[in-house]
Amino acid sequence: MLSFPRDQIESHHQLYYLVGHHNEPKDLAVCTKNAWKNYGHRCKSITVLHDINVRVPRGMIYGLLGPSGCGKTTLLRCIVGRLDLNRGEILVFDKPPGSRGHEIPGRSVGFMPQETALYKNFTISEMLHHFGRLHNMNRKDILVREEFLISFLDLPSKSKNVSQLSGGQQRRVSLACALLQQPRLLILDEPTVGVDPLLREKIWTHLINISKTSKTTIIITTHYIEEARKADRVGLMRNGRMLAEDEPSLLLNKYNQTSLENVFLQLCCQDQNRLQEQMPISTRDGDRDTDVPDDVDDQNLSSTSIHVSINKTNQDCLPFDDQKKQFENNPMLFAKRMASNYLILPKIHKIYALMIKDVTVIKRNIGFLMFQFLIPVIQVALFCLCIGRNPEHIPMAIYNSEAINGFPTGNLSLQLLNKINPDQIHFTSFNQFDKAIDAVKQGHYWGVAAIQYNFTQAIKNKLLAFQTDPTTLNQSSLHLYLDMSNQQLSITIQSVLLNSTELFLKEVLSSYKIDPSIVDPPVIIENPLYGNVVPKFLNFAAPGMMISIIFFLAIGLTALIFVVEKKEGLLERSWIAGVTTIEIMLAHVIVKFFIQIIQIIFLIVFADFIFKVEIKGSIFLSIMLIFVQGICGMSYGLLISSVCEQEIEVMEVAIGSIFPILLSSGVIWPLEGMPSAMRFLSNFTPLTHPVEAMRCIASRGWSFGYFKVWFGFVNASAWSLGFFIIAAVLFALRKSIMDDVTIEDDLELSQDLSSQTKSQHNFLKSFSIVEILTQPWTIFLLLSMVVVVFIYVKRNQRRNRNLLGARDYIRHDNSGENLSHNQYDDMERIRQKQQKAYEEQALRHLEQKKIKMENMKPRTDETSSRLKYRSNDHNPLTGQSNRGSGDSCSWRPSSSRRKPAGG
Ligand SMILES: Nc1ncnc2c1ncn2[C@@H]1O[C@H](COP(=O)(O)OP(=O)(O)OP(=O)(O)O)[C@@H](O)[C@H]1O
Repeated sequence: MLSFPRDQIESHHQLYYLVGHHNEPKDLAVCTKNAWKNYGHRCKSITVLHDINVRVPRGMIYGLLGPSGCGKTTLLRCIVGRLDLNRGEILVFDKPPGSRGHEIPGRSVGFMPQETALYKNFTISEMLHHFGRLHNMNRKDILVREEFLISFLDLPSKSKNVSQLSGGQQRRVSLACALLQQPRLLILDEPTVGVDPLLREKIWTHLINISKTSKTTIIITTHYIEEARKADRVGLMRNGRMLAEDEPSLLLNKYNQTSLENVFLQLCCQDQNRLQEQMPISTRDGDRDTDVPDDVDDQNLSSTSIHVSINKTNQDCLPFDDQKKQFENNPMLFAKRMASNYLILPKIHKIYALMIKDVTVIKRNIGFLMFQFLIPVIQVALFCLCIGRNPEHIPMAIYNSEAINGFPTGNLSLQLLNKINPDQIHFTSFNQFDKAIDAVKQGHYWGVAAIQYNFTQAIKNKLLAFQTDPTTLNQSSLHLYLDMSNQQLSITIQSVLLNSTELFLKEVLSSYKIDPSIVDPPVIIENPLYGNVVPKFLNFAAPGMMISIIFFLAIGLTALIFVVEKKEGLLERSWIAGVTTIEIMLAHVIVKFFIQIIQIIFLIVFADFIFKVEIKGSIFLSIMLIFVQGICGMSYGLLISSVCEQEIEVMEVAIGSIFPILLSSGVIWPLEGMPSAMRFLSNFTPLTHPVEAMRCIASRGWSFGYFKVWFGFVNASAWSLGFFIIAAVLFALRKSIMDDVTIEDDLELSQDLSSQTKSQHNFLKSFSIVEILTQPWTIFLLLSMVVVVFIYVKRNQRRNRNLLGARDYIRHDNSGENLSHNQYDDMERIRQKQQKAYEEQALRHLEQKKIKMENMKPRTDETSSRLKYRSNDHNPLTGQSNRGSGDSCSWRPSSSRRKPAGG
């Protein structure tokens, strides 16, 4: 939360304060008033800054001293605008940091963080040029400053890699980056760590020099308390409280000490005694920082802690109260002002600097770039090789009783087995049925195909004599005993054997001159409107897979890059240099654009041309769709990095979200196979609609004009935008959102806060929501969400209307009135009854027709009484040739003889 209006302080407003006994007005560069800062959430928050008042005059060196963990860095981060206070105010050069038009964060501040925060693969020169470009310095100026800083800070050759430098040298490069643009305010967090005494002296001399000559204000933290004697003013901190603040010589005089270290020790002892007096006995030995109630004690204590400067005077020095009142009276005005703060257009020079930085990072790691190109290719190749292909060489056992027993009537069983493609099913023959079954149970085979001893005879009886008694049907069938534990394999086995059996039957029928088409099922699959007669799973899954590969790759890489930069302090350094999240993301997208386009082209070439994945539609449209989805992945990666602090967290969040998205978006299995609720939810994954669009382009050849295609594009773009906005808002406001909670805790627990203060904080809290809602990106996101929902609802209504039309046919009686559920069930029962009656009637009719046909045929013997055979044909029942028998008969029923196809 922003704790006060940032932009309404007049730039020419002069801040004055009274320093100790000088009573002399001075111009302040940095001024904090009753600054409170908490870290953490409601249940576990710690107060790091307790009512801090700091006054840093312009053009002076301010030494911020204190032991490790006392809150120095936190205070510095608040001053440069990286953290917002929970309570209190800060002005830097008369304006709150981060206010519109203020160059803090930005060019006016040179920040050297505690960690080195440098790109390890960069040379010293590249590092300096990067910051120079960020600060919009021209090349000539950068070169001049580079030369000076390298010699001044005693740095090695400028072409040396940062990773090859010692820790101390790296810190000096970091200091050089902070000094580069000659900022008005220099904030140096322990710049002299790892620096030899000679160079330390040199650095101090330079700092004193620039503070005098160019009026640079310098805030410096250091553990070496004595070196701070060179500062114009020091602040001594302990446990988040300012114990004393004044000129070093005045402090020495006041406490009658010879060194600042002794002054600090004395102050610490006094503070400790005071703390113990104030604390309840039970908590005296406890940890001060662990819970909020301590905060209350600290708050009370803070009023009694030593302040060399006059607190009361300080309370009056900041011109916030009038502004607050003005905005409290008109919250909308306040909200508008705040919204305008965020309407900052991305700066070309910063995007350019960040792009050069990204390209340099890539250039330094060509191996990783190659890996980025290869990964999608390897993934799609593996997918095409491993997924969707028909299983081959499936091992099966065969028990052919007819062949074993050498049944004399024929060898139709062998003819059937010959029809089965050995590339698909590989048979191993068994002489005993039980052994074959055992082999399957042992997992050696996927099933047993059993043929009975008189298979040939039974087939002939069935096909030629129409014998349909159970024994004939049983003996004429191939019996399968399958291991159904693998669905895909058992489906393939069944399909192969059914097709082979059909072919076999047709062959047998043809050999007896019977039209083989009588074994065709009464379904004619005409030429498909889309796709192929024999559809391939690969063509169904590959489009979704191509989109998913790019999407997930973009998520992982982006999230990791940003989290690593965040962790190493590089992102913070960029933000303090005035870069916005939008600029960082834009530079990232532009650089990644080229990488991603190459990745997608490789992907398509491999999938389409090498693995023959069907892409009937426009290749360009496919590339564009995959690209938009890649941007969506980048935005999602950015969102992940905005909430994660460590690489491991990125991995957890990324992997944790990859599978749910993949599984619920219909990439692997049709959405139609999901329960209806899940199917509805699948509409809200970032992959579902783009995958559907990709499938429409690939297998239907649809263009952009089709609803599903353009909706896929719109969907991917909307998700990209949504993720991006949420990430940007989280990056910008995450600290504020957390602070909201802790402020409330503080407010509830602080005993001395007036109701007016509470209402003030409530106002500020509501304001932060207004701030979020009034951001143009948020409005755009909300509008696009409304549009997407509207389109979705409209589409569903249309589909429901169609469905309703079909249902009406059943559910409405003649009068067109709606039926109740009971009425509907009654109607269903009647309808089923009618259907049964109709089927019975049809069966009777068929029976009559059959009898009629039989009456028309001449009877020869018992079996052939219903058939006529051609005289020259082999009699399939007797196994004898009819040729020349004089009994002219054809075994094709005369009445059902068909004309040859095409005749
Ligand atoms: N992000 C954070 N979340 C929670 N606690 C934090 C966070 N950052 C710092 N702290 C805590 O705040 C306190 C002050 O930290 P800070 O880094 O400001 O100290 P410091 O005086 O700069 O220490 P040092 O001199 O060692 O850098 C410490 O107790 C630290 O554990």
